[in-house]
Amino acid sequence: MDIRTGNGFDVHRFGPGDGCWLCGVKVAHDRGLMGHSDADVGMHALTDAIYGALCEGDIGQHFPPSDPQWKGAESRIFLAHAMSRVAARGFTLTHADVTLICEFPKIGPHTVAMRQALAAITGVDAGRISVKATTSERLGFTGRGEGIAAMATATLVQTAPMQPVPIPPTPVAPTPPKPVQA
Ligand SMILES: Nc1ccn([C@@H]2O[C@H](COP(=O)(O)O)[C@@H](O)[C@H]2O)c(=O)n1
Ligand SMILES: C[C@@]1(CO)OP(=O)(O)OP(=O)(O)OC[C@H]1O
Repeated sequence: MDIRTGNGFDVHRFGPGDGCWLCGVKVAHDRGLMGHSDADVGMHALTDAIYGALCEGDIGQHFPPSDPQWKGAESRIFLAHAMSRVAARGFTLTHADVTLICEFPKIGPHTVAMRQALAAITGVDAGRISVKATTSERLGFTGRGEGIAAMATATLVQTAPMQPVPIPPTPVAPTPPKPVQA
């Protein structure tokens, strides 16, 4: 049986605003998170964990921050795309674990809603999706309240015949011309 694990990590800085999108829930706060999209740092980390398990690159390769199409986009679009790749490759997401790292806002009161939001997007039972939080003991950029970091792990199990995935050829540097013999 093919069982895969992927990890994801993301950071977004605080800026002006009245709350942060975190794992699909708008959490009231005296600031917001800045990004090209809605800056849902938890959902980005989970999306990257799924791409990682599939060995299919990262969120920025699928949704380039240089592409105006994704400006202000809801991060559910990115997670839904990663899940479409899971299905296309014959896998099932069996477990996900997201950790949000910040002093504020406090995440605990929102974890049930976050798990339900991620469950609705992924189609996975909320009992298989974990969201938790930690501070960094006031150390570093999260400790100073400059932004929020998120880590995620995703576990995939192959449940349908694997579809072959072509591995792109390794770029080959052009062979330098041989020196002309005198
Ligand atoms: N933004 C946060 C950070 C932490 N929590 C909860 O508080 C507990 C204690 O945090 P430590 O960093 O001191 O371990 C943590 O286990 C979380 O339950 C939170 O809700 N929101
Ligand atoms: C999500 C994308 C979409 O353009 O932009 P950001 O919201 O800036 O988020 P990031 O975590 O930096 O990932 C890169 C992009 O794919």
